[in-house]
Amino acid sequence: MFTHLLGYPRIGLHRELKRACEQYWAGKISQDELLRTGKMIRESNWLQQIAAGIDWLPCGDFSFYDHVLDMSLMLGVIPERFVPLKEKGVDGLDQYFVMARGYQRDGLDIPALEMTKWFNTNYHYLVPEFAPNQSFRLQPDSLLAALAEAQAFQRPVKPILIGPVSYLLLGKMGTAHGNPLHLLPALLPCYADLLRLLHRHGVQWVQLDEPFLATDLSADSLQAFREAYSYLHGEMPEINLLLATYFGGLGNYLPQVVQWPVQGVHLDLISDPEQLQPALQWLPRDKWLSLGIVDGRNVWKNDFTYSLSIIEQAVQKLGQERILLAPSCSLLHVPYDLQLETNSKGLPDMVKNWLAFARQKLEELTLLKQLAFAGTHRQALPRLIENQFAIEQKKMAAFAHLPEIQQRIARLQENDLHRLHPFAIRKAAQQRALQLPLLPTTTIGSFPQTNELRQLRARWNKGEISDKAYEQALEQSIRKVIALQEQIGLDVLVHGEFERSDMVEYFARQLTGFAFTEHGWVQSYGSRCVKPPILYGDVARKQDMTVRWIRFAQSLTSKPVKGMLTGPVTMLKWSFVRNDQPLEQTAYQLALAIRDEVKALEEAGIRVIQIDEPAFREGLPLRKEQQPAYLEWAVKAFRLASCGVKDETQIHTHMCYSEFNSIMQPIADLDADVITIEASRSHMELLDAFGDFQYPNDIGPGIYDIHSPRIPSADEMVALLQKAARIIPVDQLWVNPDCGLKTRNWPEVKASLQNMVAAAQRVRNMYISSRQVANP
Ligand SMILES: CN1c2c(nc(N)[nH]c2=O)NC[C@@H]1CNc1ccc(C(=O)N[C@@H](CCC(=O)N[C@@H](CCC(=O)N[C@@H](CCC(=O)O)C(=O)O)C(=O)O)C(=O)O)cc1
Ligand SMILES: N[C@@H](CCS)C(=O)O
Ligand SMILES: [Zn+2]
Repeated sequence: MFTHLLGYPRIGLHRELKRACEQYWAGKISQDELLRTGKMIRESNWLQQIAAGIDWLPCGDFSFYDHVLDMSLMLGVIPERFVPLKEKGVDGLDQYFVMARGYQRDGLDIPALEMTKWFNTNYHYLVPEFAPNQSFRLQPDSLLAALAEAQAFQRPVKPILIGPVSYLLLGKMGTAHGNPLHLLPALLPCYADLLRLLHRHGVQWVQLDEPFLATDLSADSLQAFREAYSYLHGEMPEINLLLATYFGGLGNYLPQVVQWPVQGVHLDLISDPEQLQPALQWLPRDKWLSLGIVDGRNVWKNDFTYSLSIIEQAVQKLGQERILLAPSCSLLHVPYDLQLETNSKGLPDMVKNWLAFARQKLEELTLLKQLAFAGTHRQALPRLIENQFAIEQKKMAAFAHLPEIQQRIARLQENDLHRLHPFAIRKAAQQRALQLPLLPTTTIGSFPQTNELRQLRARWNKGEISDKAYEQALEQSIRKVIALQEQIGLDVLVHGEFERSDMVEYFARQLTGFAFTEHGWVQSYGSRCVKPPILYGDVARKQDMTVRWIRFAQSLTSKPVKGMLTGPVTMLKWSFVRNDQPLEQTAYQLALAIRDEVKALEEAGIRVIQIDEPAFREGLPLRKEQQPAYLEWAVKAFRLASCGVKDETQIHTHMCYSEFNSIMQPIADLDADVITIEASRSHMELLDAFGDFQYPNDIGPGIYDIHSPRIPSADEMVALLQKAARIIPVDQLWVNPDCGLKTRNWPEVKASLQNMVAAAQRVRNMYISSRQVANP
C-alpha cells in the first residue's frame, strides 16, 4: 500500500508565485528571479510531502499560470496569432504569458486564449485552441527538468499529465466548427513519445487525468477513450498508467473503464463513495486501485473510522499490495497549511480543530496507511482517538444550529418565490421609473482594487488607521468613481465595491455561521487567489451589509446607482461548505439573509439591485441525472433572495465563465429583470443559447474582456453589439463589460469604458435612425 497525491497547491505557502509573476509582468524582476521562485516552490512542496511521509512524489503539477496551458505548450498547440511574437523576441515563458493574458504593444494586438471554469470548481483554465489541421509537436523540456528536480529527492516520482481525451475535450476548434476528438490520431503519437521519454528517465508510473470520465459521454468520446488507451498500451506496455478520475463517479462506465489496458485506476470516493463496491467487483485482480478517500475539495478533517472501513473492504477484496491511498482530486482546491493560522480572529479554536488543509491532508494519508496496519504502527493509535474526538465534537456542536432561521425556512410559502407581476408589466414600470435609453450602459460592479486600496484595508484591519479614516477614504473613492461614470456617460452607475476584499468574504464576514482564515489562499486563475470562508453553522444576517455605501453613492448623483449583492448560490459555492446538512438548506439560509438586504436597499431608495450569481452554472452537477435536483433548489434560492421587491425595482443578476446551453429554462426561471453575462472572449457565442431559447427578459452580453489588459476599440465593440443585436431583439439588450473591473488599472478602465459608451451610442444612433426611416 502506497500513498500518493494528484497534485499540490502551487502558489507557494505565502503566495510567492503570485507576487513573483506580478512583479515579472510589471518588469520589476528578471525572468531568472521568477524561475528561481518556481523552483523554490516546487522544492518546498516536495519537502512538505516527504516530511508528511508520502511515498510517491508528484511532478508536473506545478505551473506558472495554468496546467492546461502547460499541456498545450508541451504539445505545441500554439494558435497562429501568437506566432508573430517570435519576431518581436517574445518566446518561451513570455509567449506562454501572452497566451494567458493577451498582448497589446509594438503594433501588435493579440487577444488571449479563452478562459473557463475547470469542471465544477472555482479554478479557471485556458482553453486549448485547435486549428482544423492541428499538428502536435512534443516540447517536453520543462516537464523533464521538473522530473530531474523531483528525482533528486531519491523517491519514486510519478509525473501527472492531462490524459489525451480529456485534453482534447477541454479544447475547442479555433475558427472552424468541428470535433476536437478528430485530432486524436494526430495527438496520440506525441503522448506515446512522451511516455517513452519518461520511461527512459526512470519513471515507472504516470498519472493520466481523465476527469471527463465523471461526465456524461457521447458514444464517440467513449470510443476515443478505448482507442487512446489501447494505442498507448500498445506503444508503451513497459510504463504503468494510472488513469485518474475525479469530481464524480464513473457510473455506468465503471465496468468497462477498469478493463481498459491501464495498470491502475484512481476513484474519487468523496464525490461518489457508491462506486467502491462495483470497483471491487469489476477491477481485474492484476490492477491497482487508488482510493481517493481524503477530500481534495473541502477542508474538514478526514473521518478516520469511516476511511479505515473503506480501506479494509478494499484490502479484503484486493489484498494490500496494489492499493494506493490518495486525496480525492488535486489539492489545488484547498489552502496550503492550517499551521499558518496562528493569529486568525475569525477562526475559533474549536472550528480550527475540525480542519485539515493540504499539508494536514498529506499527514492524514500517512496516518491512514499506518492505522490500516495498526499492529505494526501502534504509535498511530492515539491519533485515531484524537481524530474521533474532533469528528464527534463537530457532530454535536450546538452553536451550529439557529432554530429561528430553521423555522423561518419551514414557514416559507410559494408567494415568497414570485415577483408581484410578470416581466412585461415590471419592465414598463421600471422604464417609467428609470427612463433609460435604448441599449443602456452599465458596469458589473467593481472598479480597480489598487495596491493602495488593499494596503489601506490591511492597515485598517491591523488597527493602524481608524474606522473613520478608512471610511472617509472609501467615500472619497466612491465620489471619484461616481464622477468618472457620469463624465463617461454611463446610464446605470455603481459604487465601485471599494469596501470589499472579495465579493464572498465581504458578505460572509457580516453573517453568522462563517469562519475565516488569514492565509487560506486558493488559486482561482493565474496569479489571482481567493480565500474561501468556511461555513460551519447556520447563517443569519446581523445588520445592513451594504446600505451605507450604496446610499452614499446614490446621494451623489441623480442617475440610478445599482445596489450590489452576492447571491446565495455563489456565497455557497465559493465557500467551504458544511458536510453535516444538505447544501440546499444552507442556500436557503443565505437567500433569506440576502432577501432582507435587498429589502433594506429598496427601502433606502435604491431602484436597481444586482444579485451576482457567477457560480450558478459552476454548481451544476457533472452528471445529467443529478442536475434537476440542483437546479430546483438553486433557482428557488435565487428567487427567495430576489422576489421580495416592488415591480419598479429592477433586479439584475450577473454570471461569468458560464456556458448556458443546457440550463436556459432554469436561467429564465430566475426571472431577473436583467442578466449580464461574459460573452466577449467567445465573440458572443454564449449568447446563441439565449437567442435560440428566445430568452424573454433583458440581457447584457459583455463586450469588453476584463481579463486582459488590452483596451478594446469602439469599432470592435460596435461589431460585437451588432452581432448581439442579430441574436437578441435590440430592445432587450444592455451594454456592459464581461465582469467586474477590480483586476484592471484605472487608465485601462477609463479608456475601455469610454470606448464602450461610444460604441453603445453609435449602435443606438443606427437603430434610432433606422426606426425613424421606417416610421417617419
Ligand atoms: C469573480 N471571481 C471571483 C471568484 N471567486 C471569488 N471568491 N471571488 C471572485 O471575485 N471566482 C471567479 C472570479 C475569479 N476572479 C478573481 C479576480 C480577482 C481576484 C483577486 O484579485 N484576488 C486578490 C485577493 C483578493 C483579496 O481578498 N484581497 C484582500 C487583500 C488580501 C491581501 O493580499 N493581503 C495582503 C496584505 C495587504 C497588502 O499589504 O497589500 C497579504 O495577505 O499579504 C483585500 O482586498 O483586502 C488577489 O490578490 O489574488 C480573485 C479572483
Ligand atoms: N460584482 C462583482 C461580480 C464579479 S463576478 C464584480 O463586479 O466584481
Ligand atoms: Zn463576473
